[in-house]
Amino acid sequence: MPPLQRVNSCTDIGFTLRRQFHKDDFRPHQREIIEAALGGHDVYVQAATSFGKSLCFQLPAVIDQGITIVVSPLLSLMINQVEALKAAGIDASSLNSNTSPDERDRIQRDLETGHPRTRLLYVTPELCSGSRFRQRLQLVHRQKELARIAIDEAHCISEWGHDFRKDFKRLSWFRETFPDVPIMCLTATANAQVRQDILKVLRLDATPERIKTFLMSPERGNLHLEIRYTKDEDDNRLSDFLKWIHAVYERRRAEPRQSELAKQRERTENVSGIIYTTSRDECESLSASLRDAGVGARPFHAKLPKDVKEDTLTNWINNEPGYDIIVATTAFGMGIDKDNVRFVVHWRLPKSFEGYYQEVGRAGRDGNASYCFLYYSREDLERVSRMIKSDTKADSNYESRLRSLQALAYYCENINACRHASICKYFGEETIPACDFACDFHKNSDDLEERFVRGLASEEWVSTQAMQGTYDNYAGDY
Ligand SMILES: Nc1ncnc2c1ncn2[C@@H]1O[C@H](COP(=O)(O)OP(=O)(O)OP(=O)(O)O)[C@@H](O)[C@H]1O
Repeated sequence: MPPLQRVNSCTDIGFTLRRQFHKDDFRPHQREIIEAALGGHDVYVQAATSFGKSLCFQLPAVIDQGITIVVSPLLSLMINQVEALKAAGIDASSLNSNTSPDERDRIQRDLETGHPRTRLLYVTPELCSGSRFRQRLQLVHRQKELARIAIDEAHCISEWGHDFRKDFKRLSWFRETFPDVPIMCLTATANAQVRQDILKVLRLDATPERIKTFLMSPERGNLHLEIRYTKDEDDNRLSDFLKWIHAVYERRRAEPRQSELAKQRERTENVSGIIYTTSRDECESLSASLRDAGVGARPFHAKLPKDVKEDTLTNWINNEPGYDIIVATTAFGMGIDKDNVRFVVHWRLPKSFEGYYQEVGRAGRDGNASYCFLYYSREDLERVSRMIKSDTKADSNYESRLRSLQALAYYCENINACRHASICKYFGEETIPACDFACDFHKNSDDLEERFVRGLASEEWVSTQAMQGTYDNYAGDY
């Protein structure tokens, strides 16, 4: 079947970019992706964190006739995007478990007209499985008003990927029911196997002539990537971090930096950052310790009341005093889009390579240099492995989860390669990026080796401790 030709494909998309999205120019490849979408193709986009993937479906949605359905796994991500679109005067809404009954009624009535005014409707994959919602979309489609399906964070479709969600598998319904409606899928974290799986599940591989694939490098050259080695016996994370952050504050207090900051009305301590921990308790206790040491840190985890979470997020985004650093569990991850995050610290080993990449991807979204370091200990590796092994709920992709963790451990323990090159290799990117002293290996490989040798507990020690049951009680913390 030839790609569906859209009536407005000749529109000046640069004009729409400036008028509706208030941006001066496209970033590299955005124009080609948007043109492919407007040409009626299915589109697969794989690009680095902060590339600007959302614009690739938002701009066509403004130009095309009809509604674009955006499937997104994260409520926070939806809410952020819908608010930004509304602020730009674009008719966008979201429909999920948090939508108020009035708003839900309004959206449903809009769909039932068959000619919805809504340009972009953000929904969860769970909602797409509901029969009432499906009937409403069929009605819209009969009126030729279903413009496109965009599937964000498309790696959630694959059992080989991280964050697998079973309702994503049911999205095959879209191609089966609306064979003429183009589909766009976007992700920052897929390897060749995950990519194939996405195309297969969505049935896009059945019409290879329709699809345009854009594979961009995952490289984030403005992030300085570093591993800091530690061990239970001599756990120096807190003192090491405090030394680092206070040194940053000192540099900002020194002239001429202080005068520059004063001119920009910026506080010395406004060095915006995120520290990822893995347990809620540590999230609370660490942020309290940092506050005791004069650092403006706040906890963020799933169990906090909704209004506290919203307040924390708003104050952090607005650079308010006392809210410079968010100490978060992974509940605070994909999709956070604050431009001036200057550092991301992993207090503990994340559970997957993809999770690590997504989380460091919150830093430096304005393109300026930003610092990312991860405290790695072999004891933590043992704890996370145990947690994955004991997590029976996720046994459908247990092996790929373990493989991803092992790849991350290998990355941390590899002292003979560029961190950026290792990330590219993991995601199957063949071109090795030039690294401008932007990782610990390229900055000082001798120092890296020395820290590695001095910092870690021996493998024998950790496995003896494991056999004696030292880590058994820790699994629940993660
Ligand atoms: N052409 C552009 N000019 C300037 N800013 C842009 C442009 N395109 C996108 N942006 C901005 O870049 C930021 C990142 O975009 P977006 O959130 O879509 O990234 P993403 O590729 O989805 O990243 P992630 O996978 O990390 O969520 C946003 O603040 C967006 O407004």
